[in-house]
Amino acid sequence: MQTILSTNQLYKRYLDKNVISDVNLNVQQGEIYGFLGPNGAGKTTIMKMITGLIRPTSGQITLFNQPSTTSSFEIRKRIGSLIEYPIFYEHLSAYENLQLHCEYMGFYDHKAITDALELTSITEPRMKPVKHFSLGMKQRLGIARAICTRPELLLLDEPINGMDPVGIRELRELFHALSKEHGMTLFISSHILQEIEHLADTIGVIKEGRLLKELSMSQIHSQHRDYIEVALTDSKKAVAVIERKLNITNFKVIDPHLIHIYEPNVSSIELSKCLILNGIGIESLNKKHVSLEDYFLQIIQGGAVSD
Ligand SMILES: Nc1ncnc2c1ncn2[C@@H]1O[C@H](COP(=O)(O)OP(=O)(O)OP(=O)(O)O)[C@@H](O)[C@H]1O
Repeated sequence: MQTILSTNQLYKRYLDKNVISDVNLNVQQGEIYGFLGPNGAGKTTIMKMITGLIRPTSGQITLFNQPSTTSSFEIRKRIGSLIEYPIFYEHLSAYENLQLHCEYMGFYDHKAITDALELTSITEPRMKPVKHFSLGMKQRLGIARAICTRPELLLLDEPINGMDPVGIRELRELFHALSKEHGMTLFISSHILQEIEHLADTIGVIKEGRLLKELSMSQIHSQHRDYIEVALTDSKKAVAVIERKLNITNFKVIDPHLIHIYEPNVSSIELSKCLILNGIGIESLNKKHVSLEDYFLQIIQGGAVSD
């Protein structure tokens, strides 16, 4: 896969504070990249730097294998974005707003505009002035504007904000279609994991301006696995039994009286029987489930998450 967007040691400083520090992120062509972080983490600031709305204090942004600067207009034409709240000419219709945008971007194609309106389900009120649109409709129109120039890379800043559950489902389907059917690369920010966990191929986690983790969904699924927690009299003695008698290799000694067993398909009954028969007292044995949410909370709160 080809990297379509990357940042190298990216910093943004306001007054005496770095709001973005040493961010190195990598987005592959055709993927949906979920950019996850709590409010104020720096998501919008990074997206503004990528789209050239603001300048980095230092560091490089590479787009389509070319260094990007605020004046890289040809590169920007290959990007669509919806950052913060979309602003429109309120007295103009949805179609007219998109038409103006296409003219400004140097890309005019009536079919692309009608396709974008259709994809975002803005069909009926197409000729109505935008001032009569609901918040959710304006959000969808913002997405239509971002895709009507048929960009290769689409950056969406919290696009699900303000949408009702039906609208959220429709948007998810749209993002999926844009990625899988239209071959666009999507970079979507959110502060809510559930909004992007079923959508993203890769997730980047940002907190206080720093990228804490960047990993694919398959890596995430292999890391936040279920395990058996065994509280026992002697971990050291138990290790010998677990390894030699039960042939289990995937486990972790947490402390002298606690072991986590990650190996799948281990029978709790077999495990306890074998430990007891070998003279190890068991205080408790529990199956633990780690949700994706717990996993991300651990990352964001700085808990121990192994690579
Ligand atoms: N123009 C500015 N001047 C000073 N500080 C700023 C400016 N813009 C953003 N910040 C600060 O930078 C930090 C990151 O803000 P940013 O809006 O990028 O976060 P975010 O992750 O997008 O948050 P949210 O989800 O709330 O939109 C915040 O502490 C914010 O107050």
